[in-house]
Amino acid sequence: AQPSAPDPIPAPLRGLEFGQLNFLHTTDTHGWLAGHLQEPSYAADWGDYVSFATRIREKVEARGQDLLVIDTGDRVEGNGLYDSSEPKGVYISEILRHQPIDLLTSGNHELYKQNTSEAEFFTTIPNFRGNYIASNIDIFHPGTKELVPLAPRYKKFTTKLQGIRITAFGFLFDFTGNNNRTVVQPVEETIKEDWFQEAIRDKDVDLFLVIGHVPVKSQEYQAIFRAIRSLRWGVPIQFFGGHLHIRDYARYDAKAVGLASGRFMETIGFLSIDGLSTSTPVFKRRYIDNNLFSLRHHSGLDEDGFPTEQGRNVSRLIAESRSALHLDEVHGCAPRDLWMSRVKYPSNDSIYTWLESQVLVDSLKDESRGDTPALAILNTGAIRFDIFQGPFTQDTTFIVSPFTSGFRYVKDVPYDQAQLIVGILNKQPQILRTPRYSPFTPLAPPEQLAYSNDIVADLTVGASKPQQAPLSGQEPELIPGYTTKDDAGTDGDDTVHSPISFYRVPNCIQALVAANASAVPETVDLVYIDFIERHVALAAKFAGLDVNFAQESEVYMPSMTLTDLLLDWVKTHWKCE
Ligand SMILES: Nc1ccn([C@@H]2O[C@H](COP(=O)(O)O)[C@@H](O)[C@H]2O)c(=O)n1
Repeated sequence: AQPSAPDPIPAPLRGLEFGQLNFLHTTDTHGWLAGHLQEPSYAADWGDYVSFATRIREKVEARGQDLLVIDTGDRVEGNGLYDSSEPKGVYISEILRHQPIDLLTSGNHELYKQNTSEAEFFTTIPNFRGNYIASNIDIFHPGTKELVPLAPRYKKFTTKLQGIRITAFGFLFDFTGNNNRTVVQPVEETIKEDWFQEAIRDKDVDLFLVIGHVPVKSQEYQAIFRAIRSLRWGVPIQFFGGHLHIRDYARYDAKAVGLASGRFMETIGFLSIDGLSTSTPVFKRRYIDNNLFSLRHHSGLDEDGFPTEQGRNVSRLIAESRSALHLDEVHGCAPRDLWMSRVKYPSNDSIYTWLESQVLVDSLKDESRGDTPALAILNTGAIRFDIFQGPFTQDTTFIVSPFTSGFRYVKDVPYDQAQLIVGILNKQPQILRTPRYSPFTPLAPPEQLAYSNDIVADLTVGASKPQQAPLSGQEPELIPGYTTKDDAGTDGDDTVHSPISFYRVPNCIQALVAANASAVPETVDLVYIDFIERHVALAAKFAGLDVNFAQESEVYMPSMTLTDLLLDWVKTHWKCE
């Protein structure tokens, strides 16, 4: 772990049940390779994961079993270690490559920007040569300008010890927000292609392995499941997915399951399969909290025995990278916790209420517009993480707001029509739900798509005894954390926690920024974060506004991003005592 990481807190644990074939899975790590430096439950780093994978490999191989390490994308954007370097990602790609990953694929974040997808093509794919698969992504080769597969479409291989014959695919969900130097083919079209049809007709296969940046409960994975199962009714299919930032497990039939392993290096997913060639293979899953108490426990090793030399070196490399990027530099001190979804919106402790009522109101102002009032609209997905009471560092800045989006505006919009826009963005299900092939990216944080209702934690559970027998032999008081419910029940998390509430938030929030806050303006500058221009333009049409956004919008506060705006506000208002 990193030198400043908090010590893990002992908690009741459920063990790993190894099988003939075992997997470790990460997804949506978004640059959090240093771990969570303000949360003991998730404070292990990528170096610890390198040690852990080695120790688990030693353990299973000693039994004659196999281990595969999987990553399903969105490795980029979301943490100072990725976003604060110039160019972005140079430290991350060097750190990532020290983990031997057997199969990996791309997420949507690797494709938002041309330079990110080209870094993937020129750096990450060569770093993991032969293990990176991209079943439905093409890229215009930056040299030849030809459209070529981002990486091989699929991979057929046999496992090291048992020679299990595996055909693996690597998909991205039907993403439409990619840069125009890349092409994402909808999954439903890809699976009609000859290469895929031939691959699933191959009889010499013991397991189909579908890894992807795709929710495990999705139309895309259902389509792949149906395509394989319609031809190969007896062959087990193992899916690994992600994108919604949640822990999840899907059971498609008795021989096909899928695992999603959370987000931000909070979770290391574990899955085992036993009886692969029988009519009733047994699948076991575990969501491991990424901290040293859990990792050492599952390895069966103590503080001295657990780390490998390679793991220690990677932790050191992360520390050096963080230091080179000045990620511990303190810009201010947050007076209290501000939550994305743990509290109701609006409320005093909601990060969105804080943004609306303080940050935007105090700081959003384009000098060239004088005192013209502005109605500002922000999508809630632009904010990526909670703010904890205490130091607000260079790292926190990018953890909360990693994107490079700035602001645009349309002038002289009648206030009564401008006001309707947020309501439309928040109510219209066709915008909210992004049906298949819709050109619209969801606006809220991804985990909001996974739940349709608030989940209000029963706080009396925290004080009661855990239902599953703890394996650690102790019964310490439960600490708040994941209490996952999935297709296999409620015993998936390795750590027995007390629950945390989850509240729904709207797609967008808005703030009226005016010198005279009590007067109702006749017209306003309609200001919005540029990422949502297509959504705002459509909602404006519904609101009866006749505006051509491509021609009539302009940059608001030139060269100011949301990230800069937040940071300036913190520096001014949250002085450390
Ligand atoms: N420039 C961006 C990029 C993304 N978002 C928001 O993030 C959501 C996607 O997050 P995943 O980690 O699930 O891919 C997207 O739907 C937007 O809400 C953004 O605001 N700005």
